[in-house]
Amino acid sequence: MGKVISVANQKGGVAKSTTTLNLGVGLARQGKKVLLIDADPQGSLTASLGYVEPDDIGTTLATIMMNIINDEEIAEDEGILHHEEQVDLLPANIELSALEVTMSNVMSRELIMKEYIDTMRSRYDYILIDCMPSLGMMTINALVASDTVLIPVQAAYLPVKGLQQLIRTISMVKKRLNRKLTIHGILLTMVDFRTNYAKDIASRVRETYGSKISIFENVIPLSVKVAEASAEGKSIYCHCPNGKVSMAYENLTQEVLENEK
Ligand SMILES: Nc1ncnc2c1ncn2[C@@H]1O[C@H](COP(=O)(O)OP(=O)(O)OP(=O)(O)O)[C@@H](O)[C@H]1O
Repeated sequence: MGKVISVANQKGGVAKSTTTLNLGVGLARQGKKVLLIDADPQGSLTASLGYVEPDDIGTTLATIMMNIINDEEIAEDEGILHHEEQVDLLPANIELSALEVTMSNVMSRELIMKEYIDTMRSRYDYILIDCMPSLGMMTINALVASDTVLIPVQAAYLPVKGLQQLIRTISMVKKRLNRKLTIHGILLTMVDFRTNYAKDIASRVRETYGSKISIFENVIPLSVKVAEASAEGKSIYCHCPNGKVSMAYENLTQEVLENEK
């Protein structure tokens, strides 16, 4: 049975999509069967895999969730795009925003994504969900459907502060809706090792949360190569195979695999 990991943080721009993509492709490079789910109406994960006009895609996560709400049949592989880097993608676009509003009147609305993901678990080793930057119903759906949460945190003061709210939401979901949910770990992203500030933040996160939540040993360095890779619709391994970000995501992949043992 596949493992489901939500990549979540309500703060925008902390490298959720970048991490989902490069951890996902990293796992695929280790021979794992991987499904990436874009659960953000901005469609950044979808776009950074080269599907540059997400709003033109006909079948997305919103379509699938709407089918579940309407109790309609979902064909095998419906909406799934097969990327050349050996990962599958269920894309997202702006329709997901409209769906989130519609869902306010739906019975058991927190369980819609879980219903879909549970049917996909037997087909994949890993299912990674790129959450949107909010703690609304779509993120709750992702947390309910997941086994663990990976929390990317940009090495800066404010995002570190916002973590408490996310941790509280995860605890509530665990208590009321998904008892087996755990926090996989905090991943420090966009770390600029040239500055002492970044090092201070890293040690501060370790001091504040290290006793309660595990923090990935590997951190992701800041590099302009990341934006270049997503503009090309490729993973960092393809765009800059010997660069520091590529190595960092490869090491993170190993750490995630080690955690399974
Ligand atoms: N290690 C890095 N070094 C430099 N830039 C990075 C790095 N990781 C991500 N970025 C850039 O930061 C921006 C935000 O990244 P990304 O889209 O992955 O974040 P996000 O948390 O998914 O954003 P949102 O909350 O808007 O969905 C992008 O422009 C991306 O190219």
